[in-house]
Amino acid sequence: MLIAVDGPAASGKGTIARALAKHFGLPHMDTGMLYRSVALTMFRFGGDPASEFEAVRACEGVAQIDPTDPELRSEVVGSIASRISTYAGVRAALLERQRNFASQAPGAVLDGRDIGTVVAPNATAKLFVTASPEVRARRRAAELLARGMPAHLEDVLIDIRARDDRDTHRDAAPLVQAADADLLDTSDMEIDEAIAAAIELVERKIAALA
Ligand SMILES: Nc1ncnc2c1ncn2[C@@H]1O[C@H](COP(=O)(O)OP(=O)(O)O)[C@@H](O)[C@H]1O
Ligand SMILES: Nc1ccn([C@@H]2O[C@H](COP(=O)(O)OP(=O)(O)O)[C@@H](O)[C@H]2O)c(=O)n1
Repeated sequence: MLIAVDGPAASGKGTIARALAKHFGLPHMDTGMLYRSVALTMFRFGGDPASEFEAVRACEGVAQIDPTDPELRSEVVGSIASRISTYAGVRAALLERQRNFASQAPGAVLDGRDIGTVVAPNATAKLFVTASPEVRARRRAAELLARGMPAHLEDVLIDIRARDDRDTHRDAAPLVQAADADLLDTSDMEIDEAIAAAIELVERKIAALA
């Protein structure tokens, strides 16, 4: 069983994808971490995010990045990730790793921006998780503060809007709800409610396919 979870920044897609993976006993891949790993490689070694050539070269360093490195979650790295993810060459360089993960038995849960549309268009169930920009900014600011990183709500909201704009308007695999994805707006939901709603949507999809 393959579950695709897509959505904009801080919508809760990672939280939901992890909970689905636990519930259904499947491995989980946070594909945003791949783009963040490329961004961190460039940040550390001085790559220019304006250069597609340098960004594609940085994709070779992804395996060297420690996935628990707290800097991966910083806003500066997220912002570089959002820029370099617009390059078709970068997306192509990271595609095989994601497809390999998606094709393992007995299945997997992947979250990102283009899982249901590009990485795994044949997924068993697809969720498009969203929330208003203001709610997402509050969540991201709280998350950063809890991690001991500086965060000003207005700046985080500006960054979220800029990221939404880049993610939805880029030519290469833009963020868009797949035609066969279920929409889950978590703006007015607590985490537990959002997870329960996601599990119900996936179970309904499985029942419809049986
Ligand atoms: N429904 C929710 N209500 C409140 N906070 C949430 C909810 N879903 C996620 N969060 C919190 O918001 C932050 C971002 O969630 P995350 O799952 O990492 O989002 P994404 O993967 O879409 O960027 C985390 O701190 C998470 O605990
Ligand atoms: N499948 C994916 C995952 C992330 N990304 C990009 O990588 C950046 C970081 O992704 P992320 O999921 O870690 O970001 P957040 O949603 O957690 O802020 C995003 O701004 C996207 O532009 C992408 O283009 N495609």
